[in-house]
Amino acid sequence: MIQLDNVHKAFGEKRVLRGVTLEVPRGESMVIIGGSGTGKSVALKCILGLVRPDSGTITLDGQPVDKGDRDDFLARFGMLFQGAALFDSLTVWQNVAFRLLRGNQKLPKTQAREIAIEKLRRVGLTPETADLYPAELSGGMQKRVGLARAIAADPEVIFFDEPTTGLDPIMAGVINELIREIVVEMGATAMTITHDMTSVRAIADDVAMLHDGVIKWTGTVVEIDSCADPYVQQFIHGRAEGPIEAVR
Ligand SMILES: Nc1ncnc2c1ncn2[C@@H]1O[C@H](COP(=O)(O)OP(=O)(O)OP(=O)(O)O)[C@@H](O)[C@H]1O
Repeated sequence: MIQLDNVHKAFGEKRVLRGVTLEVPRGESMVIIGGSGTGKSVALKCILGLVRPDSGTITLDGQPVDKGDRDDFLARFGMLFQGAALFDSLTVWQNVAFRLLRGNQKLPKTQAREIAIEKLRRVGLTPETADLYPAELSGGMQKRVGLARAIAADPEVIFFDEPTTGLDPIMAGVINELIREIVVEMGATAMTITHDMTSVRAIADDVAMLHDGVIKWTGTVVEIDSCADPYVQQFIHGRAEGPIEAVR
């Protein structure tokens, strides 16, 4: 379980997180929604220990995230970044196997390649893709490679940062479905940040709405349509009018 308790983070005068409290039970898929610049990425970075909160606590299975060995800690996470973020100079399989070829649990090259090919297959790519370079792939294929890389080391927790940005609606739907299937079959805990309500409905068990530095609402994905919270209502219907200011 991931637990954030009263987490604060400011950058200079800008108070981004102002007391974020959130629980993500093990094996659940939590999607965080909220407008641009509300601090969704900062919250994920705090969990990963890439940004240090000013106050509050964050634990993974009861252990503070800023204690213990960094390599061992990060080995428990998989991440799919916006735009896939592949390394241009590495082949597809080397991208997928990136973590397997480094760190405390480094594997021999042949074994890492075999795992990479198996993960590529899982995301719908053939073994022939393995020796191509990212620039030779379409955006949708690159996203699949990013997903294969995120799951390569069988992580306990997977973070998805805007997983469908830049994809057409059909490809976005395919990636959403793939994410959902993989998270369920791995039994992984997933945290996703997105603006895309189609992703929310496809991926989430639970949804949390971040606004003004706090979690304004949290509930199950089934509850979201009937929830009366004006922030959630404005967000899910994409209305310019409402408590969330459209000018930022
Ligand atoms: N390292 C940093 N230094 C200074 N300001 C930062 C830093 N990281 C984030 N911020 C600021 O914190 C705010 C929240 O940023 P964040 O990237 O978390 O937003 P977000 O909710 O993920 O937005 P988006 O949906 O647009 O990606 C922004 O105003 C951003 O400029």
